[in-house]
Amino acid sequence: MNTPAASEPRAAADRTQLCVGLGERSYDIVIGPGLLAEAGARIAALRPGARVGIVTDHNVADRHLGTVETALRAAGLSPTPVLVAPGEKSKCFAVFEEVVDALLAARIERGDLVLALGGGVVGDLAGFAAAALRRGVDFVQAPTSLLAQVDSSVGGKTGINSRHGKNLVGAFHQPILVLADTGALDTLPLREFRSGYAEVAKYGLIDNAPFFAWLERKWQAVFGGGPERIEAIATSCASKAAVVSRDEKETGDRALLNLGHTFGHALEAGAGFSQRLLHGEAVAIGMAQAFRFSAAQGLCAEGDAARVEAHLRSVGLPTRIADIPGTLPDTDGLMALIGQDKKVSRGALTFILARGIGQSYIARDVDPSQVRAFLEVERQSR
Ligand SMILES: NC(=O)c1ccc[n+]([C@@H]2O[C@H](COP(=O)([O-])OP(=O)(O)OC[C@H]3O[C@@H](n4cnc5c(N)ncnc54)[C@H](O)[C@@H]3O)[C@@H](O)[C@H]2O)c1
Ligand SMILES: O=C(O)C(=O)C[C@@H](O)[C@H](O)[C@H](O)COP(=O)(O)O
Ligand SMILES: [Zn+2]
Repeated sequence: MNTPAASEPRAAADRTQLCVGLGERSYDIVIGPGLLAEAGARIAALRPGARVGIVTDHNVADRHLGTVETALRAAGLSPTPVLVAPGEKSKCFAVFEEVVDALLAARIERGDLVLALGGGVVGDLAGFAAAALRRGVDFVQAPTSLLAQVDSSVGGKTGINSRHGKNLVGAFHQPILVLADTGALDTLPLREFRSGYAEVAKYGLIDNAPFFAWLERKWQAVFGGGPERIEAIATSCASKAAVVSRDEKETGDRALLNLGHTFGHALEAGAGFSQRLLHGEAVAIGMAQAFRFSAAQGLCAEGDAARVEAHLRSVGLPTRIADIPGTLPDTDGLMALIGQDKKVSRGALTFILARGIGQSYIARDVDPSQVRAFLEVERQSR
């Protein structure tokens, strides 16, 4: 993950702009305050006169839909809102059907647009609807959660969950534009901000030890909303844009972005995709586990695993299975969920492990009996 993004971040006034380089499917990520009010002009510049199906959830609609609708109308676009219930449970077949149906009823045609206005749930769901609608219409991401601004709005992974596990049905479908209005984060609840922060820390842990050290020093300012927040978002997006430009469909090192997700997705599914465990919280536990597992295998120093856990705990994130309220499947149940991970190949497990902070790597053919034994210990530890 060390090659630069297709373009390095450029800052103009209070905007940072990057490009995800994917040939004719390249697109810009624009980061800064006030971008929702500019959505109309920026989208009309790409698709003048389009109808726009705005997929959003009730929480985001209450706070930000009016701004976006006004902006789109002022730019000569025709918006139709499509509202879903907030939360992970909306990433399901039933809600997917409702969204597609509403977009068809709104006569969103090829040449029109879907706009995902919300967090990662809305982005994944709306993006998948756009990928399927009339065999593919364009879509724009307007991420309003920290997690969506640093991760899910970039890279084109879209989809829904199945009873067999997380994100098991979906498509790669890139947006044509990402508008990350950092002002929208002012209305985001603290627990959701923390959850998104786990994915920010992930970029440091993957291959950018100086960024992780910077976060250890500056996390309070990132939470506080100063310029450090925008810097953390831009650094995260630059990391993601670089790897997606190189490996759009995860045939190689894009899998590094899955650090913490093999354990984390199993825990999320085990908790029933409920408010008991948010995605970023599951990733925080999963990253701490990936480092503890790596240390237990003698791959990385115990001190690195302890440092990862200490930082995640200092911002208030969970790091242990015991931090999850309520009951979870037993170890065999968790192993069955891990067995459905999309990185599994001919039954062999792949994990993202670490030789140290910023030294993550893709470990193929990990011995399931060692994972099982590790989980048995983890389930008892506090
Ligand atoms: N496609 C990808 O590459 C990718 C990457 C990471 C995560 N994801 C997915 O993203 C999802 C998690 O995303 P999330 O953490 O954004 O969850 P989310 O979409 O559920 O949003 C979090 C909560 O915050 C609310 N919210 C969002 N923006 C708000 C705002 N500005 N003000 C007030 N409330 C606001 C939402 O209504 C929701 O209740 C998971 O499904 C995860 O699998 C996808
Ligand atoms: O973009 C990617 O690639 C990622 O892995 C980013 C992850 O943070 C994200 O949660 C993603 O949705 C997980 O992908 P999956 O392929 O494991 O479902
Ligand atoms: Zn994730």
